[in-house]
Amino acid sequence: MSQLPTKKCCRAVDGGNGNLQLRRGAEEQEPRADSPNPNDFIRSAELVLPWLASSELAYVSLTCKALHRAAKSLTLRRSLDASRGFEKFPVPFVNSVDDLPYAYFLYGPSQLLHSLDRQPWGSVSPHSAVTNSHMADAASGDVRVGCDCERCGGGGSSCPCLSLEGLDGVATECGPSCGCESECGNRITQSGVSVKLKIARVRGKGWGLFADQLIRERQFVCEYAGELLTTKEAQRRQQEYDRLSSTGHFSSALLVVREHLPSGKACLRLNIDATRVGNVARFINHSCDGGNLSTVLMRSTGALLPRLCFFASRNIARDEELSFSYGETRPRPDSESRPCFCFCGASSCSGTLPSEHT
Ligand SMILES: C[S@@+](CC[C@H](N)C(=O)[O-])C[C@H]1O[C@@H](n2cnc3c(N)ncnc32)[C@H](O)[C@@H]1O
Repeated sequence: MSQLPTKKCCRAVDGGNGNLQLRRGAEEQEPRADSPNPNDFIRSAELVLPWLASSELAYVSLTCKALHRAAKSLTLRRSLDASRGFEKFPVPFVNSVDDLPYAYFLYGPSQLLHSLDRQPWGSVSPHSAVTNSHMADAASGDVRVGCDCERCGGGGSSCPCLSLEGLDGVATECGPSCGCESECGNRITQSGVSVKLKIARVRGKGWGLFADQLIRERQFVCEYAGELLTTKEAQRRQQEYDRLSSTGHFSSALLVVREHLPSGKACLRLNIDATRVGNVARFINHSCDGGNLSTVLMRSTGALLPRLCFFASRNIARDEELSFSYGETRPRPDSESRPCFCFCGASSCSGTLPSEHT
């Protein structure tokens, strides 16, 4: 391996008193006008370090005391809010099990289409990039897809978009093709996490999501946000995640949601991967007894795809772990693959985590 020529130059080092000093190479006696300024160095570090993943940060922090200190305070700031300020309340990491300060992932408050680099092609006129509701208006006379209520939410509302029949099902809210604004009371799942939460380390389960306040039955908690994948890509990733999980140091968050017709046939399949990009819901663990969260596929009027939303299925006390059922536990087709043990603690626990064979 070839080596880069080494230069004798100024290095920023810690003088032992918490301040940065410049230490000079043996041949360099006089300060030069182009010597690095320690304050510039710190400012650059403050700009660059937040872009680093935790493994890169750990590596950089080994290079000098000043970067070690900067990385340490960055780590503390990260552990104080997993949501990076995207949510109404900060979501701290709490760990009394081992010494991991936080889990690294990218934050997306709502679901993301994997690829966004598209443009309309074949429109009738250059200005016809209109919403579906306008298209429907034009096609069928006076028909409007969204509502035009004055006040949609609240008791006694007759907004046609409102339907939350029962938990564990499909529900609807106002959406992009409605006349109302984002403050409308019939958009409760559209402004991010609505309650105080924290992420805590749980023996045997990794991180878990916990209530940091009393959450009332039927209260909206959060959406399951992540990258929306094609089924082919979901299958490819699942294979990769299974391989990585066998090392015991990797936890994936790829969820497959199927909507069924009354006939029992699946009519919609959503593959949401929160492993790399997601929100706090990626930390919700499985419980064999169904846990304390219900899942609802929420359709917003005029939006193309529904979103998976979590509501409290009963009152949830502060400090209680949030959980739901990942699905049925089925024997893995590949008898070679290592089963994942379940530590949900429910009396009905099957001992094994449900596996998704996409
Ligand atoms: C969506 S993630 C949940 C957050 C995860 N615990 C973490 O640390 O990031 C799903 C993974 O969490 C772990 N997990 C979830 N529920 C569990 C349970 N009841 N017992 C053991 N591990 C569980 C498994 O590794 C699973 O693949």
